[in-house]
Amino acid sequence: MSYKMILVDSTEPVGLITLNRPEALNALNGELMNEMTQALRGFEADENIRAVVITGSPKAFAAGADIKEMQDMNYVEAYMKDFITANWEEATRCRKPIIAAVAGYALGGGCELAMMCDFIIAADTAKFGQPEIKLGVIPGAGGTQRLTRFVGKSKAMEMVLTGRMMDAEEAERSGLVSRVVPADDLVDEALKTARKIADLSLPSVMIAKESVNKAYETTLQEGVMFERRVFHSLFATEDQKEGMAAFAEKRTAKFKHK
Ligand SMILES: CC(C)(O)CC(=O)SCCNC(=O)CCNC(=O)[C@H](O)C(C)(C)COP(=O)(O)OP(=O)(O)OC[C@H]1O[C@@H](n2cnc3c(N)ncnc32)[C@H](O)[C@@H]1OP(=O)(O)O
Repeated sequence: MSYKMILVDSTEPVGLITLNRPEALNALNGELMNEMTQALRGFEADENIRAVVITGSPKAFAAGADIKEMQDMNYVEAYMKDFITANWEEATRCRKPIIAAVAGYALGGGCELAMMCDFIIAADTAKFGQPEIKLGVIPGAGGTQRLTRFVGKSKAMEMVLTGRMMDAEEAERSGLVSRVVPADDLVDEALKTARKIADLSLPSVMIAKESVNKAYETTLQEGVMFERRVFHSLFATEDQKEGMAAFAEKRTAKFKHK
């Protein structure tokens, strides 16, 4: 598979996708999103890959959807294409863990893409925002919903209504990013974290991801019951036996992902 707008690399067990459209600050056009969808599907299908990192450039993770591509679109076209959702949500369909490693601008669709990943590690240069209101529209790839869940109504409302950007320190304080690292270390840190996850038992990692995501979609009682049932199911894996035996024998577990 050849890609023009992203770079795809993998050093098992981690897959790396680097958005690579520097002339437009990684603005997310249809072609780039199609390529990313293909790459994510490839990693999802590859049994040697157990975690994925998506990153951009030092200046921009992504400056949003491609404004020039959509500026002349009319309502019927947007509706008929189901514009934005059609090829934008692959990250949310992946069952393997995905880390967004964000440096520079993550605006509009860039911020939305980062929020579709399982967690965000930010460089100290990162700037997050939903500036669509300044273009006469609103976020269309989940920004009003996901940002509100991350940072709460007041901050999300201010950012969506004014287009104000949030720096990395504020993003960490508000719960949008899991941690902030020096820009020069961003990709290494994200890959190191991805490798740490990939060394764990893949079934339990995938089930943990599913369980945390359930918290967004259900009542507390149903979520807790879901967690208990999938927790029970992990006692059927060889990795549970290995993980607990390794603890008892004071050695490092060697998981087989089954
Ligand atoms: C997904 C939805 C539905 O939620 C919708 C969206 O995502 S709408 C897009 C939201 N994003 C924005 O509004 C950000 C737009 N970009 C900027 O405000 C600025 O580029 C900046 C503040 C990020 C950086 O400014 P600066 O350093 O001055 O660089 P520029 O000269 O502006 O940009 C360089 C180059 O990139 C092109 N560019 C930047 N962003 C986009 C974009 N979103 N779409 C298309 N092209 C973009 C910009 O036009 C420049 O290229 P040239 O015009 O010089 O060829």
